[in-house]
Amino acid sequence: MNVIQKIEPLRTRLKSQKLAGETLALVPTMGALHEGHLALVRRARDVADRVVVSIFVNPLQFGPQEDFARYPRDLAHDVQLLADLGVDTVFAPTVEDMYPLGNSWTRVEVTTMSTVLCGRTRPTHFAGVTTVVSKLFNLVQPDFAVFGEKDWQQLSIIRRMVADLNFPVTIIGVPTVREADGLAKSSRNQYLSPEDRLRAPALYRGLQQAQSLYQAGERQVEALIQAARGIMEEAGIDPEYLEIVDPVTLEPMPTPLDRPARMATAARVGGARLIDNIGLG
Ligand SMILES: Nc1ncnc2c1ncn2[C@@H]1O[C@H](COP(=O)(O)OP(=O)(O)OP(=O)(O)O)[C@@H](O)[C@H]1O
Ligand SMILES: CC(C)(CO)[C@@H](O)C(=O)[O-]
Ligand code: BAL
Repeated sequence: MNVIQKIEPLRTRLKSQKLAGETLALVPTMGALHEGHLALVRRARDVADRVVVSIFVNPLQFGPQEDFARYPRDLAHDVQLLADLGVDTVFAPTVEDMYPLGNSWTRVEVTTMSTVLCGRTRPTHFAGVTTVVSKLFNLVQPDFAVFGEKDWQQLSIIRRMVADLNFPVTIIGVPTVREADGLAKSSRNQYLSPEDRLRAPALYRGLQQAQSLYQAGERQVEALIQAARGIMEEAGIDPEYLEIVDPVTLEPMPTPLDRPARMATAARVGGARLIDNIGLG
């Protein structure tokens, strides 16, 4: 496995693989890898001949008061995990490699979908994500790119960007990998105190409660939201948002629900801001 920091050697290596007719899958990450990321890598390995994993904590997607500085970083450990999984290339650039001095901060933004849900409290976040993912697509030129459903809004926005800008890449979504008690695996779970770690699974329990009601026939949006909120509030969690949206456009769903939808939430639990979502129908 090659670990590459600089753009030119990355391009040289991938070009020779492309010339040999090999297909390539990209798994973009911010490192501090866990089983969620590894599920994406396994999926990438299943669909393509070669797998590139990028590890880059992208400053452009963090707000000024957010956790860029303290975001967990452990490249040596990440590299070891990926070597065991048969990854070909790890691309781990520095901030200066990706955003060199003199650049004009050119941005890629999927406008409407970036201002809803998480976009309300993270107004510059998704433009940061779509800009860096566009750069990674241009650098790696993958046939496939794999993202987690845990970040449902991110996945939907990237699908929209690829369609709108005609990127020649197939986007693959992978279901959320969870802890035994249901909490979605996330690098930011490290920020939870032992007490908060015990409360955090209520986020998913709330979503599951709404899903059970849906499966029993409930179609009123407000009833489904109240059911989920009740479970979260019992655990002392006050969600930043809890909404039922169209799974593709992220627009609010009319009540009663007449087609499949996604329930999405974000909440601050102690020192961590957690997100989760579930399918309805
Ligand atoms: N539990 C999970 N199951 C499936 N995919 C996941 C999971 N956690 C993260 N991913 C996916 O891994 C990719 C990289 O995510 P990232 O490096 O931000 O990890 P993270 O654990 O989500 O970290 P964060 O704490 O920043 O949310 C994204 O496509 C994300 O959706
Ligand atoms: C897609 C991504 C790697 C872009 O920085 C990031 O938003 C993430 O880890 O989900
Ligand atoms: N996986 C989401 C990246 C972020 O919150 O910045």
